[in-house]
Amino acid sequence: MKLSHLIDGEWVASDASAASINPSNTEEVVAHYPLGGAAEVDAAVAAARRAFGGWAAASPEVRSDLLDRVGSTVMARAAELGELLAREEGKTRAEATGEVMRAARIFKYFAGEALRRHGRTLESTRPGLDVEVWREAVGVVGLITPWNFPIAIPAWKAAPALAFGNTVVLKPAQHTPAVAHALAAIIAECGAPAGVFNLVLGQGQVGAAVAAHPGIDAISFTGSQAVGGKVAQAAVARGARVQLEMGGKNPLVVLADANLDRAVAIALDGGFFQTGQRCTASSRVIVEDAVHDRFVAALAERASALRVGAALDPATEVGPASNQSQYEQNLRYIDIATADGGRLVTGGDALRLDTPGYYMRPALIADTAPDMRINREEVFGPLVSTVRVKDYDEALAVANQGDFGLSAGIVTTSLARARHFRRNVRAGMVMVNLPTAGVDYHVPFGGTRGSSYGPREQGFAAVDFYTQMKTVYVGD
Ligand SMILES: NC(=O)C1=CN([C@@H]2O[C@H](COP(=O)(O)OP(=O)(O)OC[C@H]3O[C@@H](n4cnc5c(N)ncnc54)[C@H](OP(=O)(O)O)[C@@H]3O)[C@@H](O)[C@H]2O)C=CC1
Ligand SMILES: O=C(O)CCC(=O)C(=O)O
Repeated sequence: MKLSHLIDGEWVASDASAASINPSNTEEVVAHYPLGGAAEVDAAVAAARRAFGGWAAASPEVRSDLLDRVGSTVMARAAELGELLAREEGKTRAEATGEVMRAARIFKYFAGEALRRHGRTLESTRPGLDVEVWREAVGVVGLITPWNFPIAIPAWKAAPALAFGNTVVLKPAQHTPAVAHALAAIIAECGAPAGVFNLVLGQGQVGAAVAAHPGIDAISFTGSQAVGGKVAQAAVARGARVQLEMGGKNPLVVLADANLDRAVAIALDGGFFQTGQRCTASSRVIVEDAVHDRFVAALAERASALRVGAALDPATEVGPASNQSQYEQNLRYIDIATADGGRLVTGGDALRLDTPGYYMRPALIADTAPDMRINREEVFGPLVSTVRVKDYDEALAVANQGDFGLSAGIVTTSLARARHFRRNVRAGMVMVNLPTAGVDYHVPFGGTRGSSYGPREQGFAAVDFYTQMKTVYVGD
C-alpha cells in the first residue's frame, strides 16, 4: 500500500518515503508513506486557511451531515478498518474493531453537537440593550496524534474541530500512517470541501513544523510529556491555543474489603489489555497489606495465563508492542524496576513466536516503593507494579504522589471509602470498581498536573477548545 498526503483535496506524494511495519510480523510492510516536511505543512496550512471562511460560515447542517456520513461510513467499514488497525498498531482484532466503532460514534456524536446551541443570549445590565455571546470557530487547527489509538484520537480531535467550523491539518504518528490515511480518505469521500481536512504524513519534521507554524491558530497534541512541553512552548511563543494530553501513571487502589476476583479482573484489564498502551492504563496497583500477597499471587496467575500473540490471531489476548522503540522501552523498564529492588513475579521476557514481532509476556513487579522510577515514569507497556500499604490513608497518599494525574481507580465494597477517594484523589478521572482505562466519548477526558494542559478534550467539553467566544452588544 502506497500512501500520500491529502492537501487541498488532492493526494500528494513526497520524494522520500518510509515504511510502516506490522509489529506482529516485522517482516511485513503495511504501507509506504511519504516523508513530508515544512513545505507540505505550509501547503496544507495555506489550503486550510483558504477553506476556513467557507467552512466556518457553512450551515451547521452541512457540517453535521458530513460528520454523520463519516460516522456511518467508518461504522459500515469497521471490520476492514479494524483489521488494518490491528495489523499496523498491533492491538487485537476485537480491540481494534472496538476502537473503530468508537471513532464512528464520536463522529456521530459531533454531528449532533454541530447543531446544538452553544452560544447564549442575556439581558444587558443597561436598559434597552441585548447581549449575545457567540461561539465562533478558532481557525486552522493542527492535530498531532499518537499511534496507540490511531483512529479514535484523530476522531476525537478532528470531529469537534470540523463540527464547530474549523479546518484541520492532521499529523498522525509515523507508526500508524495507514489508519490515518484511511480516515482521511473517508472524510474526503464523504464530501469535505477541498482544504477543510488535510493530512501530512512524515517522521521527524512534520510535528515541529505544525507546532511552530504561524498559520495554525490552535494545536491539540496527545503523546509524551517531553514532546508535549515543546509543543506548548512553540504554541505559546506565538500566541496559539494549545491543548496537551500527555499520559499517566494511573494508580489503582485495592482495599482489603474488595472482592478479590473482581479486583484481579479489574487490574488485569486496566494493566495489560491493549498491551498496556493506554495513557489511562492501571500501571501501579496499590494494595492493602491484608490482601496484598493473595492479590499478587492471583494477578500473577491470571497474567501468566494471558495468551500473547499476533494481533489477528483469534486466540490472542495481548498483542505485541506497537513499535520497536516502545518494545525496547518495555524491556528496559523490567531491568530498571528490578535493579531498583522490585521483584519480578511473572513475565517480562521477550517472546519468540511463529512470526518475528515485538512480543513480551505481561509483567508483574511486586515489592516496589512509591518513589521508584517504575512508579513515577510512564512505561506504556504490559507492565504492572504493586505497592503494599498498611491502610486506606496510606493508599490515598501514595496514589496522590508523582507528576501525573490522569485517571485513578479504587476497588472496594465500602461506599464511604469510595466516596472519600472520589473527592480526594488528585486525578482528572476517577473510576470506582472499574479499571482506570476505558472511557466514554460524550464526557470530558483529561487530567491534572503533568497529564494534561489546556481545556479538556471530548464530549460536551470539546466546544471550549474548538471555539472562541465573541460578546456582541446590540442597542436600539
Ligand atoms: N498520552 C498518550 O496517549 C501517549 C503517550 N505516549 C508516551 O510517549 C512515549 C513515546 O512515544 P512516541 O511515539 O515517541 O511519542 P512522542 O510523544 O515522542 O510523539 C511523537 C510525535 O510527536 C511529534 N513531535 C516530535 N517532536 C515534536 C516537536 N518538537 N513539536 C511537535 N511535534 C513533535 C512527532 O512528529 P514528527 O515525527 O514529525 O517529529 C510524532 O508524531 C511512549 O512510550 C508513551 O510513554 C505515546 C503515545 C500516546
Ligand atoms: O482509556 C481509554 O479509553 C482512552 C485511553 C487514551 O485515550 C489513551 O491511551 O490515549
